[in-house]
Amino acid sequence: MKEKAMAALPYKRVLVKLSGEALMGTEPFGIDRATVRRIAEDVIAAVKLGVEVAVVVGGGNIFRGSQIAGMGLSRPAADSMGMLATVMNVIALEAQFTSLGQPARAMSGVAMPSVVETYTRQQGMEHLSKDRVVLLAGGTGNPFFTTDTGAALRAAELECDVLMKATQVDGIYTADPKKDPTATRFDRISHDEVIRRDLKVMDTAAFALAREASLPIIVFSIHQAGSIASVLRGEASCTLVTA
Ligand SMILES: Nc1ncnc2c1ncn2[C@@H]1O[C@H](COP(=O)(O)OP(=O)(O)OP(=O)(O)O)[C@@H](O)[C@H]1O
Ligand SMILES: O=c1ccn([C@@H]2O[C@H](COP(=O)(O)O)[C@@H](O)[C@H]2O)c(=O)[nH]1
Repeated sequence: MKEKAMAALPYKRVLVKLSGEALMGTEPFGIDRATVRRIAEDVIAAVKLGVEVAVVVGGGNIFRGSQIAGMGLSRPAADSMGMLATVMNVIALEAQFTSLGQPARAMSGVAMPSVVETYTRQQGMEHLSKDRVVLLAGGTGNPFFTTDTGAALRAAELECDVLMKATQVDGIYTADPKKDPTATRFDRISHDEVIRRDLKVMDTAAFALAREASLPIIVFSIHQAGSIASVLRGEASCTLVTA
């Protein structure tokens, strides 16, 4: 069944980058239960298409290091709090997948073994090959980075065919579409061009790492239910970044 479904799709293994804010729903902070359920259902719909799915989760719904650094905290200390926020998010997601009957494993790049499994590439690959959704916390495991860069890193390490950046807008535009109503969307663009034009949908380090690893990126909106599967079936509006 899996083999049959996969034959129609261009991707066998994908990594979805989910921002922490995507888990807030309409709340101003934290984790909204209904939203977590909806996103878990979206990921499960993609798994049912026969795709192996890893998810890197951000922490902006709880803490962002750059926003709290300076308030009596060094940047590395503030970033540690940000990385811990991502761990809280994957714990919530793992519980949701489990309650929906979908095998999932939370793993963290910041070792905290009594809470979640410590990330190793080998173990991550093993979980994916057994059709478990792998929920990755801690970004790169180092301060001064973001989970966007963590997503590019893990996608390359785990040999994912594509990095799917789930965001608030349906692709990459000539300028931030929330600020510039005249901005137009690219259907397709190269990593080089995104970096050259300094387009801000993900940080430059993430695009540079993806370029180095020849990793395509799809930028799409997470707002519609079922959006991950729609993108995989080529039915949703999005931007494809390739060499
Ligand atoms: N050229 C552009 N094309 C598309 N979006 C852009 C562009 N420039 C800026 N943006 C903005 O980038 C935002 C990316 O949002 P998103 O919250 O997913 O990323 P983020 O802030 O990096 O999240 P997190 O740090 O929590 O992972 C979009 O909502 C959009 O408003
Ligand atoms: O590799 C990483 C990834 C993240 N952080 C810290 O976590 C927060 C939350 O991540 P977002 O990507 O902003 O959602 C981030 O602001 C950093 O403080 C990190 O230190 N290293």
